[in-house]
Amino acid sequence: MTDIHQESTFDVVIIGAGPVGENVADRAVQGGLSAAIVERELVGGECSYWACMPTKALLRDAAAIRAARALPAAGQAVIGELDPAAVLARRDRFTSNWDDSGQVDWLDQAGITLVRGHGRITGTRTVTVTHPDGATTSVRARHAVVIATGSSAHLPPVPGLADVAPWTSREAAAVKEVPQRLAIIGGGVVGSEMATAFSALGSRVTLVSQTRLLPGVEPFASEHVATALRTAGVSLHLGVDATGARRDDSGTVHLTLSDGTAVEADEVLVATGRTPNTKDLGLDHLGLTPGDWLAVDDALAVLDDTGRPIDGGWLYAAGDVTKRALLTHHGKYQARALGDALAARARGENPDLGTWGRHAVTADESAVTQVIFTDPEVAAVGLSAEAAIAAGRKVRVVDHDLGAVAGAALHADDYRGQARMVIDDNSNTLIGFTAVGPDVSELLHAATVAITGEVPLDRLWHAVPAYPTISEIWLRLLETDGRDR
Ligand SMILES: Cc1cc2nc3c(=O)[nH]c(=O)nc-3n(C[C@H](O)[C@H](O)[C@H](O)COP(=O)(O)OP(=O)(O)OC[C@H]3O[C@@H](n4cnc5c(N)ncnc54)[C@H](O)[C@@H]3O)c2cc1C
Ligand SMILES: NC(=O)c1ccc[n+]([C@@H]2O[C@H](COP(=O)([O-])OP(=O)(O)OC[C@H]3O[C@@H](n4cnc5c(N)ncnc54)[C@H](O)[C@@H]3O)[C@@H](O)[C@H]2O)c1
Repeated sequence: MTDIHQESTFDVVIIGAGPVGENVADRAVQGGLSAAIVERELVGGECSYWACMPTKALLRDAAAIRAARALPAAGQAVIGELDPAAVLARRDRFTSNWDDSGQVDWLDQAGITLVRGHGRITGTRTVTVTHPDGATTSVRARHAVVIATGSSAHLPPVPGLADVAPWTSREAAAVKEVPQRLAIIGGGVVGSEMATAFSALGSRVTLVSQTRLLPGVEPFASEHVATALRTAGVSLHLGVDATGARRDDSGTVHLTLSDGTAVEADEVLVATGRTPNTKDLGLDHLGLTPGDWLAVDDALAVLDDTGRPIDGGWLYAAGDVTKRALLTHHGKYQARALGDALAARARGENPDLGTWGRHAVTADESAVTQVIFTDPEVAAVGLSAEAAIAAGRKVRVVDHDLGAVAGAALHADDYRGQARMVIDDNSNTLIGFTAVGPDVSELLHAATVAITGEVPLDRLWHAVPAYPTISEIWLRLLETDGRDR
């Protein structure tokens, strides 16, 4: 590992070594550029240590038990209960015990220079790094500085909440002792996945949310997840606010809700969205407001408040900090496009930024993919019916019961699920797909290929799903839509 304490110059300087920063650097280096990456915590970022990986490790054992218990003989072979300590130990392995040396080795092998410390932009193409020992160094970029600083949990202004030492997703993902009673504020993706995980680990979970569960997905998917959580014993308070919080001398937290309900818990997890890591980044020198999300153009150049690239266009951003899609895989998609485009520009070439061009991030607009690892899972790509109609699209919406598909009935007894296609009437192509049900995550990529490939529905009839797989839902959805369109 190179730990720079002297002024140095690279082609590209990236602030933030999360999955996005790492991928920008990797593509830039593969394109023949030199790259330095500045990181103030762990190389690998939120996703590796406090988000995607540990949370999915917390969820996986319970999902496997559920899958076995959905079959009579396999279910009988599952004896005993889930061992929370073993789940936490496996989670620890997935975070490498919060040690980033493996990822630091990877940076080394990839030819990327690591600069440990907090980065701030202090001039044109200049990042000043405050190292852990307090020393500072300037790192300059010949071509570009990329902000890939990610996001942090947002704390809502609920009176008393800050004083009860609430958990954010970080404390929940890194939990060492499963609380007997957990209250969760927020019913989005984090709240719903954590309610699933902690109820399976043995906590008595109460979830409070201003909106329906999972407000970003099709309402039918929310309903399936809400029903399953209630069946698992989670107490859901939807459409209400948390209005106050207080921890008493015994350590119990008392939450009050806008409908007058009182909730008691040992810990409170706040899962009410994210805030960008732009507060202490030197953005005020560039005329930007610290703490705001970064607006970017199609080339991912950071824009000023008049909508023009900052200072002629040397500052770029990718990943969560742009608010385009707060998902690792979309951030990495942006990173691949941006790293390649920076290398192309350095060679004197114009990047290919047309729709679906090599350096464009078109999928961020029309084909965002997400799997929500609740039980049942939710898998979605593109537009929901509501979002398509709100965007003025003329659409057909086709629904089918997943449980009625032979492959699903074989997969698990009493399989419950649903799938929806949203079809653009003018182009007769798929623009949205959502499925909810056990193990639907692997159904998603077929829909993603159909949307990004803009495959007409009459051609999709020739994509024959194998029998008896859950993918036969495609055939059932097409049959429901009818062939003569
Ligand atoms: C609980 C939870 C579960 C999630 N699960 C999934 C999932 O299953 N699948 C999925 O696709 N997405 C998931 N996400 C979203 C995913 O974690 C993010 O989209 C992803 O981490 C964004 O990557 P990033 O590189 O933009 O930012 P981050 O991963 O946040 O990395 C940013 C890095 O920048 C560093 N940094 C910040 N400021 C500075 C500075 N000034 N100087 C130096 N370094 C700095 C930070 O220390 C950090 O390492 C989840 C999120 C949460 C909260
Ligand atoms: N599997 C995955 O892909 C995955 C998993 C976890 C997180 N993520 C990403 O992380 C991001 C953040 O997730 P999140 O769940 O924190 O945010 P979110 O925006 O998905 O949900 C926030 C929820 O909190 C509720 N809320 C907001 N303020 C509230 C208040 N004062 N009181 C009660 N409820 C309130 C909202 O109604 C909403 O239901 C998401 O954009 C998601 O894409 C992805």
